[in-house]
Amino acid sequence: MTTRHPLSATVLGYPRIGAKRELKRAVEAYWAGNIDDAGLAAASAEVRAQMLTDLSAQDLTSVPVNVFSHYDHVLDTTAAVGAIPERYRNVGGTLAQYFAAAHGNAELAPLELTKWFDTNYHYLVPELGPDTVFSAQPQKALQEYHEAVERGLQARPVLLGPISFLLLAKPEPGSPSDFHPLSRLEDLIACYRDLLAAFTEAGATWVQLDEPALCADRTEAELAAVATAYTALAHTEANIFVTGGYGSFDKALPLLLNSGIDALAIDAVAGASDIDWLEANEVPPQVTLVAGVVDGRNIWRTDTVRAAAIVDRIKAVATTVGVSSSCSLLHVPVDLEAETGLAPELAQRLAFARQKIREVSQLAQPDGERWSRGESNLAWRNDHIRQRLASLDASATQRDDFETRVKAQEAHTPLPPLATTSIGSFPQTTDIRRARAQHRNGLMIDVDYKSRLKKEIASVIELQERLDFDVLVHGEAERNDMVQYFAEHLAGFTTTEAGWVQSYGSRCVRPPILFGDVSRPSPITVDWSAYAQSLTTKPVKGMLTGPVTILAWSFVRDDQPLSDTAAQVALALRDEVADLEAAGLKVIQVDEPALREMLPLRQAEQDDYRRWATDAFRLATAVVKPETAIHTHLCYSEFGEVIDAINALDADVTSIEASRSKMEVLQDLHASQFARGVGPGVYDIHSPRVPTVEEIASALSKAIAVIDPKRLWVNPDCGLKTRRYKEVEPALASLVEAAKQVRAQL
Ligand SMILES: CN1c2c(nc(N)[nH]c2=O)NC[C@@H]1CNc1ccc(C(=O)N[C@@H](CCC(=O)N[C@@H](CCC(=O)N[C@@H](CCC(=O)O)C(=O)O)C(=O)O)C(=O)O)cc1
Ligand SMILES: N[C@@H](CCS)C(=O)O
Ligand SMILES: [Zn+2]
Repeated sequence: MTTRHPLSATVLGYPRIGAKRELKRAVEAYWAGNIDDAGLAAASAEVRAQMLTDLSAQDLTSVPVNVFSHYDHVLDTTAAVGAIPERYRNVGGTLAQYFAAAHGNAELAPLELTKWFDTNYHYLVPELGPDTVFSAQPQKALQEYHEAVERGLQARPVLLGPISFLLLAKPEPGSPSDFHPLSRLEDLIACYRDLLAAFTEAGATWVQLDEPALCADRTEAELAAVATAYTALAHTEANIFVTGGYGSFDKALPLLLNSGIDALAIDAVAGASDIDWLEANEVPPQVTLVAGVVDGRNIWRTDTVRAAAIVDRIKAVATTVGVSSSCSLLHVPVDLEAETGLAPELAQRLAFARQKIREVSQLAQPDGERWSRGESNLAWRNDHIRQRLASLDASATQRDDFETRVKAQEAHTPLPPLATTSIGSFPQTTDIRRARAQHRNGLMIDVDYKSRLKKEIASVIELQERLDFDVLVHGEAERNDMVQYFAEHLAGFTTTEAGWVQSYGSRCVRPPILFGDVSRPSPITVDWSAYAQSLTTKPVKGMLTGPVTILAWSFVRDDQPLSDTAAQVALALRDEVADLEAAGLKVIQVDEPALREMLPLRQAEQDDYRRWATDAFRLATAVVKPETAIHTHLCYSEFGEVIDAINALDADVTSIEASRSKMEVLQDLHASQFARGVGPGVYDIHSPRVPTVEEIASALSKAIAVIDPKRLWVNPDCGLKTRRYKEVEPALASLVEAAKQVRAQL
């Protein structure tokens, strides 16, 4: 029998929250004090055991380990290099320190949470300073390694690679202004060498180092660091396997190939241009290439006829070739078999993580089963929608000029300067979630569920009136999720029962599946918003999720350009916007928190994206009269990076996260001469801390120094769905009181 290369058939990572969110429940129970350390350890061990069972079910030649995580794999690498910040070190043992850094506690804010490349996953940002001491902590990785070896598996520990670790880190507070984490490369490499030595001593022959940061444009200095790091690590006993997973390596490709590493994964789905480069250049014979042909970011069944042809192209340029997923399977749900409600003709075109392992295994066998997707399914086409879109002209995306709108809106909906509002959702209480679960399971009839939701809306309106908000929201109690809810009501989408994917920590989402042409069979939110408006004389904001965010947080068909799909979603939302206006809503917010997330990692692709993304938003919103105000909301603070796109949305008011970044966004607003309404968030909803009137007033005083108070809105950073009323009520009271105080001084 011939021995197969350990990377002949593998996946780069695996979902770790548990097929039924077992880890979420265990971690949340642990935080609530309902289970102890032993209880959490037992639940975690079960999740890891199931991961290994899945990974060993097919004929993979090696499996990734250290891919389980109690919260986040970037934080796991921070812990593995001994760099958990000093301030968390005296809260208890290693697990207590880990959770303090991840989740915070009454005294300590957690590490900053931010987007993982162009995905809906969020990682905890490492904080490094000139004096951070690195020390190898291989225990977690070794435990997982031994668990796999005990099952007879060929296991390879996985770490975030040193370059990505440093590029994702930020300077710790108090660092010199010219300090850059990359300057710590040499010390970090020494620590990685210690980690690798611990792995090889335990018997591991291969180590996987993930370098997703190399899938974005990098400076010459950063590229030079790649060569330095991997030349050093290649001279260790371990066989080094480097992955990217979020696009092409581009300029980093020759540097990695020639650094002396042993294997490199090519993202053949999002980074196919690397294959063209490989065909035109020399691949060192000692480097194994692993063809990432099974999409780790989407759920379509792999066309294995086409994938095998790509593997053959790579085989033509490299001596040894393996097959894998394009990136970790972290971004897809665990098991398609758990979905009993999907239409069979759709289900047979899908693959979740367990099915993707099988695809890899089949592709790695010369005589493995092959399947061809054929032509896209015409049954899912809607010619009426296509004709409607084709008949639109430029006026469909064009409103009157901003000044005209402002005048019309001031007359139609008079508001004070520093108008107060919130972002949309109010706390999703256990009671509401339970009612929804009962309704879904047939244990609560429609009429009772609707009256429960109406009661919630009435209570949210009553609270905002009592707190004296200027523009009210209905609270979004009827929504399980801001994307899934719309997908459940739009044709062309389907949703899953158990297709959970980790978004951050214990928080999960079930991304809907956009499989066909999209349309809106009937109004979605109009009754709820109109009901809320009927309860108050103050303006209520209609509340929708925008087309870009709906695409970003769904699994989207890949048989036509994203821009075409975005236009279809936008057209459906346009009808909803028009109906909200007709129902008497004078303010309509269309959220686009994923506008920045969808921005391609490579600059060369960004202009095209900005054009179609902002066109889609304007197609959805430009249907209203000048007197109707269009608001949008973006929950990240890198305002400067997408300022052109935000301008191109042509919204009347934009609310944006600002409090965690200490209102730094104001500099960008000032520098860009942003001329529209803007609400820099003054209450950090990610923290249970209740802000004081003084601190909000001080943030507002800073804001009015650069923004005309008539254009300044006062709002939290984001929706309140993950918070509890006991924090939200006093925080919102502070917010309104602070606005009143600053307003009085104008
Ligand atoms: C704003 N964010 C969002 C992102 N992506 C989205 N798709 N949605 C977002 O809002 N990305 C960026 C940010 C931050 N990300 C998140 C992601 C997820 C959450 C969150 O709170 N998730 C919830 C699940 C939400 C949900 O689907 N709720 C359903 C099901 C609730 C449930 O678990 N029900 C129980 C039964 C209830 C009971 O008996 O008590 C069950 O089914 O077993 C619903 O409400 O119906 C999470 O818990 O992870 C926040 C921010
Ligand atoms: N309207 C949504 C936006 C979240 S980004 C909410 O308030 O939850
Ligand atoms: Zn938000």
